[in-house]
Amino acid sequence: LQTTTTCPSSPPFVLRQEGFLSAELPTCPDSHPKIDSHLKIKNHYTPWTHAPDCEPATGGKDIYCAYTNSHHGSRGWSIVTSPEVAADVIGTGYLDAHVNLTRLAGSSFEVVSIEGKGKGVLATRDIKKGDEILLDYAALVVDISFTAAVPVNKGYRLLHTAVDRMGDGGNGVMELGKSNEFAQDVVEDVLRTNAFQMALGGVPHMAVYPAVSRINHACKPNAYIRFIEDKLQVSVAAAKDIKQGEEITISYITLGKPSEERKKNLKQWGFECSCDLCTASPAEVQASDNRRKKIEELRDYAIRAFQAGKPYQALRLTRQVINLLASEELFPMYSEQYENMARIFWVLNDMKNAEKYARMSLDILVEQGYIPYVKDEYIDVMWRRFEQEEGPRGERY
Ligand SMILES: C[S@@+](CC[C@H](N)C(=O)[O-])C[C@H]1O[C@@H](n2cnc3c(N)ncnc32)[C@H](O)[C@@H]1O
Repeated sequence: LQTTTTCPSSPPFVLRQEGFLSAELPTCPDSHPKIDSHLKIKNHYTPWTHAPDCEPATGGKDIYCAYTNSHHGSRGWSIVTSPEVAADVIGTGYLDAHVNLTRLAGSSFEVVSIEGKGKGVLATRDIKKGDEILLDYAALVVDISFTAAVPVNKGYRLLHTAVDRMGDGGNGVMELGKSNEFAQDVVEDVLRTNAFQMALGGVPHMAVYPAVSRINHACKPNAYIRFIEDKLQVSVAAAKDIKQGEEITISYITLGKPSEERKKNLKQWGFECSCDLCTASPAEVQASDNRRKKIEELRDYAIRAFQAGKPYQALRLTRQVINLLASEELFPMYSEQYENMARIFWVLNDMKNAEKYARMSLDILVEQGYIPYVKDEYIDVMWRRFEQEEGPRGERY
């Protein structure tokens, strides 16, 4: 998250607590606004609805606090993080961000029980590729380093404070699936079962989005998540046309890996995958694994051919990668390959094709929500990058 340019990072909590803060410092979003106990102003923790509850990390250098705004959206929101990150969050105006409850409630899906997977999400109408299925906002966000930095029992206490203080008493979070065998506390279990990793103020955090948390994983998912970081929201969009009654699925792990690697990665989520691909016949799983391994191999060959001054061979290999990605329905991975095609045509001074593939690569980023639309300026940026990395265009061939 970006703070505004006029506002430096929040000074350390301890300085503000002890009144060392110089009056000359510019006024900035403050994670502990007017916290001095002698200031008996109603709501003096604004924008938080409760006094931040803090625990020092082992060693006493860092501090982590539970910050809550119990009025945000329908269920409130709590974050367990450092005062610096909390100040950044205020700086972005996240708490002012409008939470569109109609989109949140959604009319395209319902939560139902799914055999062997607990609950899951079904489409209640036909959904077109690229359409938004739901929009959700974070309910509980926790700094990843907090869990190791703060003594275990104090950490659990802070997590429970964060949940209890939410607008709905934490119900929306606590009723989520809990199936992690390593968790020793119920809130920890909710986090381990449901949280996605994201960056807040440049610092890794876990975030629980209660509606998205009901969506099960599939290794060939029909939907994907778009993080809208400066609003702490996520949107789920259809990766392909989805029929009414079909289960909506996303991938919890890096797309495109063969079955053994997927199994290993999903172990961290604490479950054995029973998606359509993982429960397909051994022959189908093997065929898919072969294609996925071939994709990785050909990607490497294409890069090496390009680096060895064989652009036409690199083109052929990249086309094969794209065909295999299509067989495995791994459309989000097209973007990188289209960019490689653009680069090869650019080096060959075939600007018509270079631009065609550059636009196709950016179109995928638009579909995935990374950029709002394709601007000519993005294409120019791509050319400048190629020039820096490859030298002047068209000189080599
Ligand atoms: C984020 S939650 C998804 C919603 C969850 N099924 C529920 O009942 O709330 C993740 C948990 O759902 C289950 N799950 C998700 N995808 C699965 C899959 N492909 N196969 C088996 N279980 C799955 C696992 O128990 C996993 O820990």
